[in-house]
This record gives sequence, structure tokens and C-alpha cells, in this order.
Amino acid sequence: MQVEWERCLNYLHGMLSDTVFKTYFAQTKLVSQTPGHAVIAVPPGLDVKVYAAYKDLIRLAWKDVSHDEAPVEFEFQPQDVYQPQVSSSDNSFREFIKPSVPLSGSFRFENFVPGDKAQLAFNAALAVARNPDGTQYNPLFIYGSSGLGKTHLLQSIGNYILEEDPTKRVIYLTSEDFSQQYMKCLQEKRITEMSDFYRNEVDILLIDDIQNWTGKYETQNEFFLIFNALHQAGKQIVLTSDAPAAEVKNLSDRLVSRFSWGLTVDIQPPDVETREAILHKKAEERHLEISDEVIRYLAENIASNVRCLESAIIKLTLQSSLMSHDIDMNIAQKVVTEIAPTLRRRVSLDAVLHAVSQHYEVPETKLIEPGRGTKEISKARQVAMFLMRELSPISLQSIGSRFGGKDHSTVVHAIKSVKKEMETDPSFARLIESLKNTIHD
Ligand SMILES: Nc1ncnc2c1ncn2[C@@H]1O[C@H](COP(=O)(O)OP(=O)(O)OP(=O)(O)O)[C@@H](O)[C@H]1O
Repeated sequence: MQVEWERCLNYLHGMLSDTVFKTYFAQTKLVSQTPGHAVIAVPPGLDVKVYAAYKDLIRLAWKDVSHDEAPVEFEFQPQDVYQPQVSSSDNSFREFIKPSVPLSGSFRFENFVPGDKAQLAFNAALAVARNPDGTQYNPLFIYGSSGLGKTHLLQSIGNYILEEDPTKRVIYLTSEDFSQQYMKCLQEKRITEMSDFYRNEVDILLIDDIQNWTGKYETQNEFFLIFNALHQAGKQIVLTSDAPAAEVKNLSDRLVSRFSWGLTVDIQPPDVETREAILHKKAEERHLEISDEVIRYLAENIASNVRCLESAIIKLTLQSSLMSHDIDMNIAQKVVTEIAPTLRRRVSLDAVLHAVSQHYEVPETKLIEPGRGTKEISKARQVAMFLMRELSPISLQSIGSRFGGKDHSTVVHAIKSVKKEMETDPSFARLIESLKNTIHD
């Protein structure tokens, strides 16, 4: 019951001035509710008559958050024994929601190769980074298929801004992180703190993969209010998605419309020349000597996405050191044959979770909840992370997000552990292969 009032308060926060909201609403509580009637307790010292002026707005907010068409009469009462919500210090709230995921230093404009297909997105991202006060394109909405550099550009914006001005408050997170923050705050009745945080402590908001908000209407409502407040205050917002906003399934119309206020740009798969340029760049970054012939062969044969090009470079290095031989066409052909099945396959994360949960007899909810869990759960989780990476062109960060917001290094560690065990234990390697074969979308 109180949860609905919290949502209503959140809505009101978006409609009222900060002062009015904090004076009259922030400390209120829903104390009882019967059909058509709700009693709201207000802190001592406040004149309950004041609330008459807000009744229509409150009804509207209530209708919107509760989806209840029946009219509700709100009665405001001073409480004799009123326990205001203990407000936490900023630091403890930050600790509680972990607002931002650290930016990876390797995502920079200098090492992004735009080619023709990502030039517009690159220019727009750079323009936003150079003018982070929301005056360029606000919001900037970047969309494109998996592995084409959306996260790279998004994080490059953050890195650039922070290098120019380390005092800027840049928040980067995936849409799933945001949903989790919202659910956590809702459960702990800290929604007001969450909206306060985004309203008052963010200069640039970067949100990755908003397609994962499909059907999550409560999260969308919360984000809608935050978006409005930030936009009004001239704070820059950048969003990415695997599809244009209008094509994201079950994304509310009002968010779709807000997202089109600024600039929408897409990233298309790179053509063969750009793939060559990317491979040259990646080889150079790793101080690898790879002939033009090998680069061209890889660029022609790996056309799916840039993540696969990167993985080809890593595999080339591995093969070359295993065979104690310079990288040549033989090694390149071996690598292309090895990654060909991955290029064809693309399974959903849910399919992987389901298969692993069945095999280890661990409920899916246990696999994805934060915290370590038992040894068995932790093992099953590592296997799931490994399989997701193998069977789907998804970033380490997105995998971590699926497991209660684990960071990228936890996922790297999980993948390494599974690989190591596969090398030393053939029966475990067979198990992984058989799991791979059972997973289908
Ligand atoms: N044009 C490019 N130039 C250089 N590197 C690139 C380019 N495009 C992608 N990459 C690299 O490819 C990898 C995958 O890119 P990224 O994670 O940004 O993709 P994404 O579009 O966000 O994918 P997803 O939707 O799966 O999260 C990253 O390591 C990134 O640095």
C-alpha cells in the first residue's frame, strides 16, 4: 500500500517544484486505504488545508501509477506520533544503489574506427562530449545491432567529459542496472531518495541497452520522470538500444516520444574496408604483426560484428603462441573455422539460464540474484556466464548485469575458470559441449 503512495509521490515530484514537494509531500505516508478512500499522514506542524489545492493533481498521479479508474478521496491527517522516514546521508544512499558502473578506459573516441556506417553516430557522440551541457542533441539516441560499438561510443562520451572536467557527475549504467536500482528502492521504500539522487546529483546520464525495458512499465514510469527533470534542467542524456525507440517492444509511447526530442542516429555493420581498418587498429593496439593478406582474409570472412573481429584477433594470438608460429594464413583459416559456428548462432540469455538451471537443479532466480550463494550456485552461475559469452554476441558487461549487476571482472573470472577446468577435466568439457547443444531459442 505504502509502495503505491511512494510511486505517487515520485510522480508528484516530477510535477511540483522541489520546494513544494520537499515541504509538503516528501515526508508523507499512506496510513490506511479502503476502496475510494485513502488517509495520508503528514508531519506535525503542517496545515492539512494546504493539501486541498493539490487534490486534483494527486488524483491524477494516483490514477496513473495505480491504473485504478475508480475515484479516490484523499484525506490528510496530522499524526500524533509521526515517524518521519530516516533520511540517509548521500554516501550511504550511493552505497545502497551503486548508481554508476565504472567506465572502461579502453572505450575512447581515438580507438573507434567509424567508417561510413558509424560516422554520423561518431560525430554526434563527439559533439555531445564536447558540449556536455545538453545544448547539442538532447537526448542523443544511438541504436544498432549487437557488437557494433554502441557501448564503445557511449562510454567514450563519459571518458571524454571526465577528462575535460573531472568534477562533472557522469553516470553510466545499463538499463538493467537502472531497473534493479528501481526495484531495490521500491522494496526498501527509498524511491524518493532515488529520484532526488538523479535530479540533484547527475550532470550526464548515459544509459545502455534500453531495449531491455520491454514491458517493464514501472521502471519506464520512473525513468520518464527522471528524464523530464534532467531534460528540463539542461542535463545531457544519451541512450543506446538495439532498435529505434519506436520499434522497441512495449516501450511506452511517452518515452518513445521523449527519445525523439533530440537526435537519433544508427550504426550499421561495417563494410569490408572498415573491417580491415578495425582489424589493423586492434592489431596495432596489441602490438601484433599481421600481414595485409591475413587482415583482408579475416575482414572478408567475418562480417557479423566487431566483437567477432576482436575475438578473431585474440584467437590468432593464442593459436600462434600455441603453435609457436608467426600469424599466417593457415592460422587465420583455423581461427575462421573455429568461430564460424558462433557467427551463425545467437541464443537468448534466458535460454542459457534455463538450460543451466535445469542441469544443476538450481532455480533461475538463485542464479541471477546478487551475492555469491552456495558453491553449487556459484559453479552453475560461472557455467551460465561462459555459455552466454560463447553462444551470444553479448558484452561482458551485459552478462554481468543479467546476474544482479556483477561487474565485468567477475564475468571475466568466471569465463577463465570454466575454460581452465575444461582443459584439465575432459568430462567437464564434454558436459559443456552437451549443454551447448541442448540450448536452442
Ligand atoms: N567501429 C569500431 N571501432 C573499433 N572498435 C569497435 C568498433 N565497433 C565496436 N568495436 C569494439 O567491439 C566491441 C563490441 O562493441 P560494443 O560493446 O560497443 O558493442 P555494442 O553495440 O554495445 O553491443 P551490445 O549491443 O551487444 O552491447 C568492443 O570491444 C568495441 O571496442
